[in-house]
Amino acid sequence: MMGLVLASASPRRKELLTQLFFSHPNVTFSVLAADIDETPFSDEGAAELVTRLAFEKAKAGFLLAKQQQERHTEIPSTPLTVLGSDTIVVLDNNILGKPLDIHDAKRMLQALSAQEHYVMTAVAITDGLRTLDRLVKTKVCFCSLSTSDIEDYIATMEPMDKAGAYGIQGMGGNFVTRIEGSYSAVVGLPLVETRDLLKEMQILT
Ligand SMILES: Cc1cn([C@H]2C[C@H](O)[C@@H](COP(=O)(O)OP(=O)(O)OP(=O)(O)O)O2)c(=O)[nH]c1=O
Repeated sequence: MMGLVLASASPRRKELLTQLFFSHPNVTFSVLAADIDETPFSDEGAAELVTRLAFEKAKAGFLLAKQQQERHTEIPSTPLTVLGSDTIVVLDNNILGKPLDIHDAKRMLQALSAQEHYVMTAVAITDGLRTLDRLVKTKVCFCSLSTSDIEDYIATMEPMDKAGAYGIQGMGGNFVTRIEGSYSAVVGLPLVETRDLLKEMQILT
């Protein structure tokens, strides 16, 4: 198990983290998906939820990585640093996570049509002793979507594994009129803030 672990099943996060290390070919990371319960607590606010889930992913990833290290006692274990992240869409006071099914995706896209919403992404990094986190909030404005726009988009299946049922980096980008904040945070990992955290943890110089 490498020193840095990305606790995520998201291919976007893996790509963004790879992008972050372009000038540090000596820094590598391994990927370990940490499955956690993403159900909000009753009365939990959006910022609290997304931060807690990033923390829980980092913590669960840390435990998994530790277990893997312990199973391979022939390999000298290196200190572990684990990164977890979570993204949610917030429309008025409603939290939109990943759609449960096609109907849910349709409901989300109808609600986002011709509105502005916020995308919140939290990143947490732990080394088992210290945990640092950042929360990034980005405003995204959508154009008006017709029923066929929504149906055609859902037929691509792109919305199904994404918070708010769209991907700004894909065909969902066709609906975005304006963004104010961090593009990479909307895609799943805020690059500037993650780089700062990795510097604080001395993974990057
Ligand atoms: C709004 C938006 C979200 N997303 C994605 C980012 C996240 O992968 C996903 C939100 O779900 P998350 O629960 O944050 O992440 P995940 O389940 O995909 O991966 P893991 O928990 O293992 O790290 O939505 C986009 O790819 N583009 C977008 O424009």
